[in-house]
Amino acid sequence: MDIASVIVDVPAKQTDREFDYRIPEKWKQVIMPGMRVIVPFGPRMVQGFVTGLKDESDFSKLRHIKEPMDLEPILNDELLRLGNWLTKEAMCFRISALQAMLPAAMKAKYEKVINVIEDKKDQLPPIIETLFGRNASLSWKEVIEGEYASLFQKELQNGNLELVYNVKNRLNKKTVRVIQPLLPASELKEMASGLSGQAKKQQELLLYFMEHQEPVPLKELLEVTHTSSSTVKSLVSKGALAELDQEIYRDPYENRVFQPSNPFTLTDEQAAALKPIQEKIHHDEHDVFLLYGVTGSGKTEVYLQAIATVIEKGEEAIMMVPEISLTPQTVKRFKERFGEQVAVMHSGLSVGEKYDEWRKIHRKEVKVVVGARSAVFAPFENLGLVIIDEEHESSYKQEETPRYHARDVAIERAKSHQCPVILGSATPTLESFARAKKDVYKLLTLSRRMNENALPAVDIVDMREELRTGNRSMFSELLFSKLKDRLEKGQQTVLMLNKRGHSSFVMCRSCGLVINCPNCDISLTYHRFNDIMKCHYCGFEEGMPSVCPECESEHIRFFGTGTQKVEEELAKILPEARVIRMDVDTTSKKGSHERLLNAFGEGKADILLGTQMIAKGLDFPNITLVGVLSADTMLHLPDFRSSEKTFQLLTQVSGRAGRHQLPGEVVIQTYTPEHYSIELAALQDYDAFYEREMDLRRKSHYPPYYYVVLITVSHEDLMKAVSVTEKITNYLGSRLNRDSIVLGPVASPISRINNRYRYQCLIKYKREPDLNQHLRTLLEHYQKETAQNHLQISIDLNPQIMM
Ligand SMILES: Nc1ncnc2c1ncn2[C@@H]1O[C@H](COP(=O)(O)OP(=O)(O)OP(=O)(O)O)[C@@H](O)[C@H]1O
Ligand SMILES: [Zn+2]
Ligand SMILES: [Zn+2]
Repeated sequence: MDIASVIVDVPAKQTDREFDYRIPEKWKQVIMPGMRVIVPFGPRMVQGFVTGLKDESDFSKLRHIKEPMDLEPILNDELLRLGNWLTKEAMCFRISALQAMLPAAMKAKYEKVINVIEDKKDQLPPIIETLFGRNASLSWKEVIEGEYASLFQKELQNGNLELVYNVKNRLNKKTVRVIQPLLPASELKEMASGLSGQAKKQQELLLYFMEHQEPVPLKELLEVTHTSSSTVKSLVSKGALAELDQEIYRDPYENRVFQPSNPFTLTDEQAAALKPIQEKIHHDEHDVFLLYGVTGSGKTEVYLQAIATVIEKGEEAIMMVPEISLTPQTVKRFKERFGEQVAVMHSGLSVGEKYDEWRKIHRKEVKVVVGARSAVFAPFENLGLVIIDEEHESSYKQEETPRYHARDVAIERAKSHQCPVILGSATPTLESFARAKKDVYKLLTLSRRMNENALPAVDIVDMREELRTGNRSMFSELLFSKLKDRLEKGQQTVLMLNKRGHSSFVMCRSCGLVINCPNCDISLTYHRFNDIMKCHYCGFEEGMPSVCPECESEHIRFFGTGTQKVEEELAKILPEARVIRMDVDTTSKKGSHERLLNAFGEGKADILLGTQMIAKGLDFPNITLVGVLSADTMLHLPDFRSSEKTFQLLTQVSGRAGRHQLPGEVVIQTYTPEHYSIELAALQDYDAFYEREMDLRRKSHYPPYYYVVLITVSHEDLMKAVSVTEKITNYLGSRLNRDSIVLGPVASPISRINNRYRYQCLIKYKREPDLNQHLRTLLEHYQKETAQNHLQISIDLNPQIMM
């Protein structure tokens, strides 16, 4: 077949389709669907994906593929089909869907360069000629930023220079130089005896290879034989040895030793949960299981044994864990059980490391991938199981295009492979639990903790009451006394500061002014570390003023609590306590997350203080106290899921205490102790919370009773943002069913970001078969304006964040 259909890397409405290209003769046997190619597009070269081959095209004049970028397909048929599905589901361009399935390293890098046209060289002005020197091309960036930009432009117009885009892979494979013998041992021996007595070093090398026929890294060879690279070179020139570059993997876990672990004998509950999963695996049947198990009930062991079943069958498994709990401790549990058969994918790896892990999967060198959201696209061909742990985590939804939810992708893939999906959680989303109740998902329950202990006892402390009795500290009497008690007993405490939706803002005590970002309608966050105020949305930053810019009072302070402030306070009230602080500041360096956790696990600290990132995945026997400093900061976010998220977080963090022999206790400090999500989290009563919250969702027409779509419109001109949102609202209002609800236009909770005004329209519906079509029509209608970026319209189907 001579013609390839190609999706080009030009994300725009007009180019969102297949283009036909002729395959040059020499690549007819090489180019296959699922490969990346370089193709001419307009005046330049771009990357493209081959989606199919054919003999005929509707177009007579076809351009030729320039060259392939892969020698084998990187997307198999199933993934190509998944790309089509994703395009529809996430309402994105096909190229974006295809790129989302691959590691960042495989996205094309375009290098814009200016070339001299060979026979026009003498027509160039001398200054330009000097700039080129002996080079045939200059980088566009250097040219445009240099002082002769306009001169270059003129020569481009004159046709003496040309502008070219080079397509490159984002990175190269990592290689190591190795030396390999080219002759059998007997011939090497012959050669050695023929050498003169002066060539002693060469003889030693030959001797080495008479005993070792396999390739050896040059560095190692020189060390073992005490020879030099010039000796190697001379044998290479004699044809005895060959020098080559062997591909190696960057293994982020290479210096780690994992003690192999054996499966536990399952408890009755665990065995009962595993059995139906194994049946589906054995019968190659698709189904979705919801594994609802309290914290510390042994869900992970069920995953491990289900994966073992899949591997025995010769198939592969995807194990998804939220980014935040993809801790070394979690990875270790899988590496200990499955050793070299595990690849790991998470954002802490460098681009190169991620690519290497991906290649291990692609080359079928591993059977299991443990990873965050994007692991759902692992290019396995015999997928036997997909597991999503902590399925309630909102990080499974990608918040940028393509806006997909890993759960939906997992189910779609599992359908193609006829295999089961396990969703696991101690606090499932209402959506999933409702489906399990209706038997759409199969419910599996683990109701008891492994150690048969009760869940930890929880005390709620009303912080308003503390203030009334004169305690101005951020620690209540109760929490303080328990902290002291643990310190005396040599036991450990986890202290969580719930930072989401809460920051340290700067306020004037005299006039009440709160300092806002000049570009966004949101207060600036104070950073104690370098004494500056920063905007988390646009990056604006400014030094802390010494007087109020409004009334010139000196009483301008920052309010709110950061982990650093808590740390300082701890140092005052419990100077003997050893504290490890974990937040974005202390964990930004590679490996620091792991180092801090290891230190805590080894008992090098009494208190682990941190943000949300310490709420999950920790399994340390000596933790007997968990303190939550401010439970309600998330409750006041303008989001219909704020109660659910608060309940989930409090339950998760409470579950860190008393997981082994020692019983655990929890203290939750709050300003709204009467709120049901806090009361019920304290009782660890998921079922009661579910009933209560479902009732509210039904009354207010929210998921899981209704589906939700959030449309956000932004523009630099406020009136334009309002009027477009209004038109969209009207358009949809007149076309959707009468029982669907279209709300808007209203200002977004953050009504301005980076000087763009933001308005939104919210749709709630039960059944709207044509909704996607209506939304596409809308996008097409505004396509001209959005292409120029003056207007932005973002459509979020099933949004997880309402801002
Ligand atoms: N069958 C078993 N026999 C003995 N110990 C077990 C068994 N299953 C699990 N465990 C141990 O019990 C502890 C809790 O199990 P695990 O961490 O798997 O629970 P989990 O439900 O995944 O926890 P969470 O959701 O709270 O993180 C772990 O230390 C684990 O090694
Ligand atoms: Zn003031
Ligand atoms: Zn800003």
